[in-house]
Amino acid sequence: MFKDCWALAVDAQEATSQSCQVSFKLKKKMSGAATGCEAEGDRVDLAEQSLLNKMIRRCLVRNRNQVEVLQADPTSPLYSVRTFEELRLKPELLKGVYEMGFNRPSRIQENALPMMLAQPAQNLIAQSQSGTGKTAAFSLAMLSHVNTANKWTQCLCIAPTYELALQIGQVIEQMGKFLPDVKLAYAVRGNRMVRGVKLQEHIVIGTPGTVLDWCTKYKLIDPKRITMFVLDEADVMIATQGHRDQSIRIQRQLSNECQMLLFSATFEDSVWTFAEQLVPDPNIIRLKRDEETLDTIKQFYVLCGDKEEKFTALCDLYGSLTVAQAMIFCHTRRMAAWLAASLTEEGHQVALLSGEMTVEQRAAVIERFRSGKEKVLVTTNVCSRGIDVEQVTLVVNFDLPVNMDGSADNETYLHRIGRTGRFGKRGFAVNMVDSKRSMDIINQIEMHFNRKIKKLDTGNSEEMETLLN
Ligand SMILES: Nc1ncnc2c1ncn2[C@@H]1O[C@H](COP(=O)(O)OP(=O)(O)OP(=O)(O)O)[C@@H](O)[C@H]1O
Repeated sequence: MFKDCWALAVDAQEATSQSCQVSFKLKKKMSGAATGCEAEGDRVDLAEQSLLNKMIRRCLVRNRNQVEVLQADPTSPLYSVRTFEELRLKPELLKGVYEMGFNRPSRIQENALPMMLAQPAQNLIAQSQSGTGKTAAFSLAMLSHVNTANKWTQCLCIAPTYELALQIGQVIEQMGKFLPDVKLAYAVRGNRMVRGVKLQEHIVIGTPGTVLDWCTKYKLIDPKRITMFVLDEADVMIATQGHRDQSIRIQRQLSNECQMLLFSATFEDSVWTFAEQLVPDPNIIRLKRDEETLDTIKQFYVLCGDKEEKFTALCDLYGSLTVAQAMIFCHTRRMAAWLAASLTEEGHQVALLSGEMTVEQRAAVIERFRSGKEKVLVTTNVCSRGIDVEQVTLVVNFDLPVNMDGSADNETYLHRIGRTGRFGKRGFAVNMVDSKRSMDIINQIEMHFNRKIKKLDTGNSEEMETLLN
């Protein structure tokens, strides 16, 4: 049954992937921070992923974990708030917060907001997963901080890309709806200003390169008059070429009294080193992400010879399971396109998501899938994270997730199959094994998570019946 064709197939696909390269060029260019770990497969661009998550998110990501707080001065009292009223905000700002439908502070906001609004000012490094309310928190802090009587820039916020900067601006505009005197400017590419004329906008949001130009070359902002500096998405920032140095150069021009706030969704050592360079004497707030659990997911593997056999197995599987919706993961765009076309020919309603699409196109595909317009979503790694579709009962790894060195990519496996079995429901994960190498990967995954992955014979309907129900 085994033919060691997996690696050859990927090589062959990539060698003939001219069409993919053309569409790469067509794609709207974003200053991206690709992880680079999917050299042969579809690339995950951190900034795009973050933007996509924001676009498809409908509400706050609730987190059950305790917030961990490390204070710069451990003897000072630690405040946390349960309501927005306790923060004594300007009434117009409070009105804006409530208009956004925020009834009470999120987990991270409970501790972060009092710290950000404290007098004298305190520095903060905050880490919590995407969607837990960081942007809303620092937007509120900036709006609260501004003194509209002063006609100069007081708050400076930097984000990794133009699109992410605009997203932050939208939150500020929405939250500051009842504060018409607070003015906002975007330091992003294409926004041309008159050299040497100081801005009167109180808040400037932008990307590091343009912000640096506005401070140094064009002298539109006096960095010494900035009293609140926010750096968002530090993890994405340092993965983007040049942004680390530019951020540090901006920070060096600020006064010692300026309040520094840094946010990140993840906190590897590299982010930590960067954060410490930028934020002196920080308070630190961390919220661990809720662990994805495999407990509600039944895991299987199916032995196949080649992609056609995998396809047949998939169709058999789909025929014998009552599947609400399914997500199928492929390694390359080319494989995903082939599979989507083959499934469509078989009469399935299929959505295809892959890296050559713009973020807007991807968001639209995910919305359609969520609303049930298509029952099957075929995708590459570009969307293995962040999508919550309650009705997904089956996840298929048409190609197994692998690292550059060919070993099992356990983290991606967890994220992929974590798309099913959510919200307390039962889910199935099926892995297609087409080589000795992919069997090794299954064994590695089994060992890593200490969970049995059972063999499934999709040709045996009786066995399938017993195992799957
Ligand atoms: N206190 C709150 N109550 C209800 N909803 C909230 C609250 N704070 C934020 N939200 C909403 O939750 C979602 C996520 O918030 P936000 O964008 O601030 O999170 P984030 O941690 O900055 O995410 P990311 O890292 O992706 O930027 C948004 O839709 C936002 O409007």
